[in-house]
Amino acid sequence: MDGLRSILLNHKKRIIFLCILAVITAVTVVLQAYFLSAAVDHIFVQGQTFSEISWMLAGLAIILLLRTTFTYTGRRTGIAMAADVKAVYRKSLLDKFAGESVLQAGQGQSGGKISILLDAVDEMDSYFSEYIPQLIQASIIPVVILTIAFTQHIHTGLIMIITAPFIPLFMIIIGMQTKNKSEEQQEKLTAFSGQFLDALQGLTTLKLYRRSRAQEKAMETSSLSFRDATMEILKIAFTSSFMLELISMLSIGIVALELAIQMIIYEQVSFFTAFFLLMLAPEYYATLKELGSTFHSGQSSKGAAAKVINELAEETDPLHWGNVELSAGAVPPSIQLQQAGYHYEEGLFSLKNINATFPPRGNIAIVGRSGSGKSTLLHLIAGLLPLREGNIMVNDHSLAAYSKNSWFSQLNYISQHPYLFSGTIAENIAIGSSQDHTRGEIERAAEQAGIAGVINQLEQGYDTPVGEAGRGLSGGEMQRLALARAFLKKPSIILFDEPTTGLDLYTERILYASIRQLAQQATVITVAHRLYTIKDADTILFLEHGRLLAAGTHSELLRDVPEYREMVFVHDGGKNHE
Ligand SMILES: Nc1ncnc2c1ncn2[C@@H]1O[C@H](COP(=O)(O)OP(=O)(O)OP(=O)(O)O)[C@@H](O)[C@H]1O
Repeated sequence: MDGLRSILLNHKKRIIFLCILAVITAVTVVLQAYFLSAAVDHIFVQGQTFSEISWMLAGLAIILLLRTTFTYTGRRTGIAMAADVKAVYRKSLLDKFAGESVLQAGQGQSGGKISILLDAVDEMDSYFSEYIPQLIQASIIPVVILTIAFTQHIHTGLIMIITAPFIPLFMIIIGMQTKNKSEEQQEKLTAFSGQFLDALQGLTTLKLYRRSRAQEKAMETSSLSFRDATMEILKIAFTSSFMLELISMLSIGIVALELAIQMIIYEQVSFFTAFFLLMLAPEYYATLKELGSTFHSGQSSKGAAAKVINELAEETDPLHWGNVELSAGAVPPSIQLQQAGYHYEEGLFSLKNINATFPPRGNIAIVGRSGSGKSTLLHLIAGLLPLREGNIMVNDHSLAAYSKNSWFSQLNYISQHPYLFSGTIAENIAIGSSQDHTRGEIERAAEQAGIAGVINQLEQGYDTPVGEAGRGLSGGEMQRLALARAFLKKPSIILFDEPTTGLDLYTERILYASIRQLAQQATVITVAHRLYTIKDADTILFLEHGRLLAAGTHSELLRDVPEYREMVFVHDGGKNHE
């Protein structure tokens, strides 16, 4: 069973409702044709006056009203079904993207993911809002009309039954082609979106490396290829509607010709019957023809649905969480790494056998050469990467036993490049905390993080739009803004990836002082690059090629570990620190 059909099973009630509506609509179609042909027959053939047939006209008006209402209700039901399906799939995709580890989140093109989340899910709409309601109508209305036609005049019934299969047959041939083409078009749109977003994000780099022309060319090729795929689909769409129109017009013509011959030459059919059947014939073909058109968009939807379902089915390495609540006590939790290990790809870099204890309110520095695994270890402690070996104990439970929300509500992770969300500075500071905060509290946090002075100089102060909505901030300012988030949130664990890039002495001092202040209430684990931070730590974990080479205070490591001595020596331009 394909993905879309299995989704339909979750909407059984709506499907049954659509079936009932189709039966009622079929009855209104027949009654409408009956009242109209009876009225024409009574006026023009039997010579009655309008007042004599007023009941027929009233009946016709009521039927028309009912038919419109049922058609509208059917459409609404289809649209509601499509909206529900889209909401479910958007949520599943968002949950999948949100549940991914930092490793998976960084894989694949962001633009491609956005395109699946927005465009492909939207494209699924027409299958539920148009195709399915029309398929139900086309399975019921033509059968009712055909039955009436057979009871009235057997030849008309036969013509209808013989000509009808041409429409679905043609529809299936075209539909097959559309599905493949539509999948191709979706692929191209995803590729194009991805390339576009990559180019936007890396515009400065592209310019610096004089790659903008080459990138422009690649985007042009990608966009043209998407255009060609779209044109192919349109070509099929136009040809198919032309052919469907032609088949139904020819079929109605044959019905009309046969009725005219029977009525005028053989005088076997009354005017009323001929007119009644002639009213029903276009309804019969129109329902099938409509199905043909919606079949086309239904197939496009299938192409998009395949993309969404494939994305959801893609193997992930999820982060596991449990139900234990980590309560925000007065004392931060103690953290223990027990033989912790991780590898990105089999056979390449691995972090192995890391044993360490981080006591509450401890100030821990992780140091090591570039590529030794410092950030990887920080991501593991943060719960952003799944542990492959060993355990991370937080108080009495393993990290994976805690609920995701309670863990992250206690944690603040200040990365090297904190992200500025589109919004005001005040909103960006408050984003880390789940509670509502007054402007006073936000300003106090900004002061503690040493960024209040910068904000107060801005024309709009705390209401200055930043991120995609406005101006940017320097690296040091962003770090201080991230610290303000921490001061406001008051977490019990702070993970800090110290900037490797040179900060001015003033900013460096502020960062240092802020972290010390935060450390009075929280356990602070810092990936340290500065001697200042390293010397100040209670414990230093010294990593080398993914192994914990040594742990201790600065003076202990200087005394006992030659590799550490060498690193500090190189770091500080050859000065002696003993
Ligand atoms: N997403 C990834 N996929 C595969 N390998 C990765 C990935 N991220 C990091 N690595 C590899 O893992 C190793 C450790 O990387 P990590 O970022 O933890 O080092 P680090 O000590 O923090 O380095 P730096 O000080 O330069 O930031 C490196 O060899 C790196 O190439």
